[in-house]
Amino acid sequence: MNGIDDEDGPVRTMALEVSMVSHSYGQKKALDDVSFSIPAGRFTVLLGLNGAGKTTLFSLISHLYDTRLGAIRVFGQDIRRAPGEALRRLGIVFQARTLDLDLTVSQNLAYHASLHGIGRREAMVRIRELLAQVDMADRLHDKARNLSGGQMRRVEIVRALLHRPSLLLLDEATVGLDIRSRSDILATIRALVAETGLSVLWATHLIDEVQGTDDVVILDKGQVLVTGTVADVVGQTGARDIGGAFAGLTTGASRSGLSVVATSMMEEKSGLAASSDIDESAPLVVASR
Ligand SMILES: Nc1ncnc2c1ncn2[C@@H]1O[C@H](COP(=O)(O)OP(=O)(O)OP(=O)(O)O)[C@@H](O)[C@H]1O
Repeated sequence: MNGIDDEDGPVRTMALEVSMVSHSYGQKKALDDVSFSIPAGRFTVLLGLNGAGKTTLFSLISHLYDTRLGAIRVFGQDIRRAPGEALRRLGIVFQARTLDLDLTVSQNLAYHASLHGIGRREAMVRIRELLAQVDMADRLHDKARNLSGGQMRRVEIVRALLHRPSLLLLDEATVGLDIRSRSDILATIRALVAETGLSVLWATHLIDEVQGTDDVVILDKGQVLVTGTVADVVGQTGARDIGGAFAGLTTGASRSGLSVVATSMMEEKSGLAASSDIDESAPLVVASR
C-alpha cells in the first residue's frame, strides 16, 4: 500500500517511495542506501550540490537504470516488478535538452504522444491545451531550433505531461536559463501542483528555488542527510534559514555550500534573484537518517 499513517490519523498517499536504494558505477558509489518518500500533491525539492547523485536517482526512478539494490515505487507500483504501471504515472524532464531541433513544436510533441499510444486527434487536443497553460500556444508550428532555452524547456514540460502523469520529475530544469525564465518555469510548475494536484520532485542545487511551503530532501555525496519541510530542516539544524541549513549540512560547506548562498545573495543584491519567499513557521514532520 502506498501510504503512511499521518500524525492526524488518515493515510497519506505517497507519490514516490525510495527505499534503501544504492547504485555504483564500477567502484564509484553514487547512491548509498537512499530512502525517502514524497506525498502526493506536494512540491518537493531534491537539493544537492553537483555530484550529489540527483541524476543517478532520476535515472533509477525512470527505469533508465535497473534498481539492483533497494526498491522504488511510484504510487505504489514497483518500478522493477511493474515498470509499465509505474512509468504510466511518471513524467520526466531531463537536464539535457532533448527536443529534435529540426522538427516543429507540434511534431516533437505528436511524436512523443504516439509513443504513449495517444491517438492523433486526442494528442492535438492535449498539445494545444498544455501549450496554452505554459503560454506557448502561438509557437505550435515553430521549429524547435527557433525557440529560446526557456521556451524549449516549456515544450519539454508539455511533452512530459502529455500522457497525464501524476508525478513529474524535473532534473535541474532551470540550468542555463536567465533569472526571468527560471522564475517563470518555477511558477508554472507550482501552479500545476496547486491547480491540478500534480506531485513534483524538483532537483536543483539552487537554494533560491526553494519556497517556505515546500518539502525538501537534501542529498549529499549519495546520501540523504535530511528530509522534511523547510521549517523542519531549518529547525533541526538550528540554522537561520534554508540556505544556512543546506550550507551547514553539506560536506565542504565552508566552500561549496556557502558559495551557493553567496551566489543567491549576489543575485538578490543585483535585484535579479527570484524570490526565495521562505516561511520558516510552517509546521511539519521531519525524518532524518
Ligand atoms: N556514467 C558514470 N560513470 C561513472 N561515474 C558517474 C557516472 N555518472 C555519474 N557518476 C558519478 O556519480 C556521482 C553522482 O553523479 P550524478 O550525476 O548523479 O550527480 P548530480 O547530483 O546529478 O550532479 P550534477 O548536478 O552535476 O548533475 C558523481 O560522483 C559522478 O561523478
